[in-house]
Amino acid sequence: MIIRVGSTLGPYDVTIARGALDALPTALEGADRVAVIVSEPLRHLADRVRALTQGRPTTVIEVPDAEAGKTPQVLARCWDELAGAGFTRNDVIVGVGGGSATDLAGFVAATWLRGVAFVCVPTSVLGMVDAAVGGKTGINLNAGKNLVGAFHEPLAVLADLALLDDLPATEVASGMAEVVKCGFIADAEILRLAEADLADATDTRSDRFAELVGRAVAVKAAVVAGDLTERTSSGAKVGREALNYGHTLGHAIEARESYRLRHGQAISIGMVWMAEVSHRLLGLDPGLVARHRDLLEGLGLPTSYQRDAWPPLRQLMSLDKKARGATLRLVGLAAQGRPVIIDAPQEAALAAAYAHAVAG
Ligand SMILES: NC(=O)c1ccc[n+]([C@@H]2O[C@H](COP(=O)([O-])OP(=O)(O)OC[C@H]3O[C@@H](n4cnc5c(N)ncnc54)[C@H](O)[C@@H]3O)[C@@H](O)[C@H]2O)c1
Ligand SMILES: O=C(O)C(=O)C[C@@H](O)[C@H](O)[C@H](O)COP(=O)(O)O
Ligand SMILES: [Zn+2]
Repeated sequence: MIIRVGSTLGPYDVTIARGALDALPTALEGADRVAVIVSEPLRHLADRVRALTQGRPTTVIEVPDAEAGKTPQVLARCWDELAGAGFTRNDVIVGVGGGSATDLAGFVAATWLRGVAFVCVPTSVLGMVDAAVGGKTGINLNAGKNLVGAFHEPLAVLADLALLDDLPATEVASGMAEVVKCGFIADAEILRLAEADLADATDTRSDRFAELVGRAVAVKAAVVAGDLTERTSSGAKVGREALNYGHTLGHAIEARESYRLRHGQAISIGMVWMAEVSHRLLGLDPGLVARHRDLLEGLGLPTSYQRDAWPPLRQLMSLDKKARGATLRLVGLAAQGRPVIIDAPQEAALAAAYAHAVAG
C-alpha cells in the first residue's frame, strides 16, 4: 500500500508493505553519499541499508537506544560525524529505528547545512503509523518533550512490515495507542477493527493489522496536508493539533519519568484523562469515555498514574507547545471524530478529572 502525503514542499510517498525497504535505491536517486543514523540495537539493519546504497560512500552513525538518543549531546555527535565525513547538500540521511531514532535523524537532516534530504525507515509500529509521517523532528530536554525541533519532511517513508517480526509485544501495544488515537479523533472504523479482535489487530502479520496501519497513516496524511506547521486551529476548527490528543498529559508524564516510559504508554494515560476532561467540559458521552479505557486496557496499555503527581504534572504542562503565554490549550473530543480546542480550561475541572479517571 502506498499513501501519498501532500505537502507544501512537494508530495512524498509512505510505502507500507513487507519488503518496502527494498525500494530504498529509488529513494536515493541523485544522492552522492549516504549517512545512516540507526539506534544501537538495530545496527544489523545498517548492513542491509548499506547493501541497498548501490556502492555510494556510506557513513553509519549508531545512536543510543530509544529516548536516550533524543538528546542535545547525541545530536551534536551526529553533526560532528557528518562534518568528519564531509557530508554535503547532495547527500542523504537515512534514519533507521523507532520514532526516537527517526525524530533525531530527521532533526539532524533539518539542521545540517540548514537542511539536507532525509529518508525515513521506521522499524516500530509507532514509527510507521506516526513518527515517520508529517515532518515533525526533534529532541527532548529535561524540561520537556520535543522542546527543540523543526518541521522537515522526508523524501520517502519506507515502512517495511517485515521489520516488525521481532518487535516486542509491549512496543506493538505502544504503537497501537497512536493508532486508536486516530480512531477517536477521526476514523471510527479503526476503533471497530481493533475492538472486533484485539489479538488479530496486534498480530503484525495479519491483514487487520496492515489495514489499521494504513488507516492511521491516512488519517495523519490528511491532517498534516492541511496544516503542516500546526497553526490553523481554533475552537471546533482543529488542524494538526488534533494529532496531539492525549499528549498534553502524556508528554508531562514522559518528562516526569525522565523518558523511561514508552511514548504510547504515556499518551494512553493522557487520552483517558482527556476523555474525562471532555466529558466534564464538552459533554462527551460517558460511553465513549468508557470505550477509551476498555480499548486501551485491552491493548495492555496503562490508564492510571500516581495519585499525588497532579501538581508537578500540571507544572510540566505549562511548557506544552500548544500553550499560549500562561494559557493552557487542550485537544478535547466533543464526540468520536470531533476534536475541539479547549482554550484556558477551568483548572478545577482538570484536577478533578485527574483524580477521578487517572489517579491510581
Ligand atoms: N515526529 C512525530 O510526529 C512523532 C509522532 C509520534 C511519536 N514520536 C516520537 O517517537 C518516539 C517513540 O517512538 P517508538 O515508540 O518507536 O519508540 P523508540 O524509538 O524509543 O523504540 C522503542 C523500542 O523499540 C525498539 N525497536 C524499534 N524497532 C524495533 C524492531 N524492529 N525490532 C525490535 N525492537 C525494535 C527500540 O530499539 C526501542 O528499544 C517518541 O520519542 C515520540 O515522541 C514522534
Ligand atoms: O504529528 C503531530 O502533529 C503529532 O502531534 C503526533 C504526535 O503523536 C507526536 O507524538 C508528536 O511528536 C507530538 O508533537 P509535539 O509537537 O507535541 O511534540
Ligand atoms: Zn504521539
